[in-house]
Amino acid sequence: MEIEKQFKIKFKKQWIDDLAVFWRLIKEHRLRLLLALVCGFAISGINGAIAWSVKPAMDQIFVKKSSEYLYLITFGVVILFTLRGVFTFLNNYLMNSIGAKIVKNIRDMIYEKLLKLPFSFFCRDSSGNVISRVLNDVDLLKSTVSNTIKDFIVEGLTVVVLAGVAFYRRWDLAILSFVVIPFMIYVMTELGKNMKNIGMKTRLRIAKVTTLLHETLHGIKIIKAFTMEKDMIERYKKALGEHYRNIMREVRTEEFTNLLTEVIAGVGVAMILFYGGWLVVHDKISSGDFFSFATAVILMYTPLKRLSRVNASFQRGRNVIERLREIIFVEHEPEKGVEKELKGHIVFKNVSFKYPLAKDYALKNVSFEIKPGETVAIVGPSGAGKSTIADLLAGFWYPTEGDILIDGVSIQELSLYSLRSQIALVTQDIVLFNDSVINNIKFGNISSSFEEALAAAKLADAHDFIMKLPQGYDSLIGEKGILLSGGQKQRITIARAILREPKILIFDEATASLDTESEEKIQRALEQMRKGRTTIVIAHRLSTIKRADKIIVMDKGQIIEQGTHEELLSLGGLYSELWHLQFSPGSS
Ligand SMILES: Nc1ncnc2c1ncn2[C@@H]1O[C@H](COP(=O)(O)OP(=O)(O)OP(=O)(O)O)[C@@H](O)[C@H]1O
Repeated sequence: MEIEKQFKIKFKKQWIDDLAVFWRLIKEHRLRLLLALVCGFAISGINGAIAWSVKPAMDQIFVKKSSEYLYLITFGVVILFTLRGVFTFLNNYLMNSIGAKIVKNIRDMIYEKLLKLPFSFFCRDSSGNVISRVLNDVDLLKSTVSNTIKDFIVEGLTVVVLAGVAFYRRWDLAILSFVVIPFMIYVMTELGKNMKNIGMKTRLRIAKVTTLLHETLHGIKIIKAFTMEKDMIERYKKALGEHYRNIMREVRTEEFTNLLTEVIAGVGVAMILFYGGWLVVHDKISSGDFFSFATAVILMYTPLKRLSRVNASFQRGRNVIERLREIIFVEHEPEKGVEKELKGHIVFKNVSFKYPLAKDYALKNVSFEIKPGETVAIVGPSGAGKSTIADLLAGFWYPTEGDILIDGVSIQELSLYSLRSQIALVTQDIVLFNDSVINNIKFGNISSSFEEALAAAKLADAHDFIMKLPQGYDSLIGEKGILLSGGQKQRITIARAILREPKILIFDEATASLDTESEEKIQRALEQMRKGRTTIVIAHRLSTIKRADKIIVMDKGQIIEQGTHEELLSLGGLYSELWHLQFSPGSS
């Protein structure tokens, strides 16, 4: 079942919805649940039998001094306790396996869901927060499912059976002992509401801790370089302290519930002792009746206590559901659309674009055309909107106004999968995966052969340094390619793009981290690659784009000039100004 269906909202009352979610999650494992239920029945029955057998034990052994009963009951006790142990083991095992399976399924589905979410989601939510939902929050569901349901069913049933024994022994005593139950329920539900609010805060706090940890690992170099260790430790301690305080608030609320239920239970026991003792003293019941009754009530103590925790645990689970719904109900990127083999004809028609949370437009009325096979460079000062154009082309965002046509089809009608599988994007922000060099290159085209990947690496001028690595193409590179230099990492990402054989190639500041020699080699590779495909090069270093068919000059979200290198130089505008700034004597 799709995750949206499992978490759907149908009822007016939220708690019924949440309960329905638990049911849908468990439903898939009904056979195991049924077996666990059978074990639960057995455990409750055995508990009832233990309480029930106290009367014959008392009356026959201690009053009538029957040695026959002495052997029978001793043997019976061993059998009953062993059976109870076996069924408890099975019950716990089955319920925990259901919980673990549900957690695994949800993690699977959430991961799949995350990959389908639009790019805008990842700009909104911090990665630490997302990780916390998938790892910390989902884990809580395991105990909600395995303990809550187990407690509710097994302990609930045990209470019913023991109550039956208690009623059978002496109905008026039983009624007296149940007088306290409404008070217990009141305490549990009132404090349960508090638990939900406090639990939600705990979720948010642990997400904050996870975010900080994630940022620390991600930015360890900068933290050290800026000697920010102390400050980061303070921040981490603060976040952890807030989380700890909240956990303790949760513990206090839960334990306070226990304290109150214990006091109420104490009052109940005192009433029973008094009235039961009075009945025995006045020969209304035998000691066996009373002790059998008392055993039933005492055996009820643990199940009742566990039942009192069910609500707190359910509320915790509800928080998790609420937080997961914030991911689950985010709309996917569109999956359908025109599937088309592209030639690479790109037209921007009066495109304006504003980022969701931004005040100003990042692009204003941008229009240009790139014919199939042409190489176009986009230049301009920082923040001009160059990368935004690349991101729009890759379908990460859609224009706020205007349209982008690719081979005559609006980008909004094209299948994103079809579009992206014919685009290769090389960005300045290098992304390498924690895998071998060869697999990182093959990420560009998973079905390619080793020889093809090798040819791509040669073209990207990466082959020589890869061969010098300890295991060549099989060398593992860390999460961020720790063994490699910035330029080497970039050459791997370029090989990856080459291997993709895209129709549209986008180089967003891709050669900025390379030295002049490597850059020249890449330029030559690029010359090769450009053939037969539309290429867009975003660059600060103007030397790299001189040979482009067209250069688009941008400033503050608008195109201010476009033409060939020579045309723009003779125009004497921003491009010529930037060119002279970079190549005047004395500039590097
Ligand atoms: N995710 C985002 N949310 C909000 N605003 C954004 C986002 N990304 C970029 N912007 C804004 O959009 C504008 C254009 O950004 P863009 O990254 O396209 O510029 P650029 O020309 O590529 O700059 P640079 O050369 O520095 O990379 C900037 O003002 C930037 O602050």
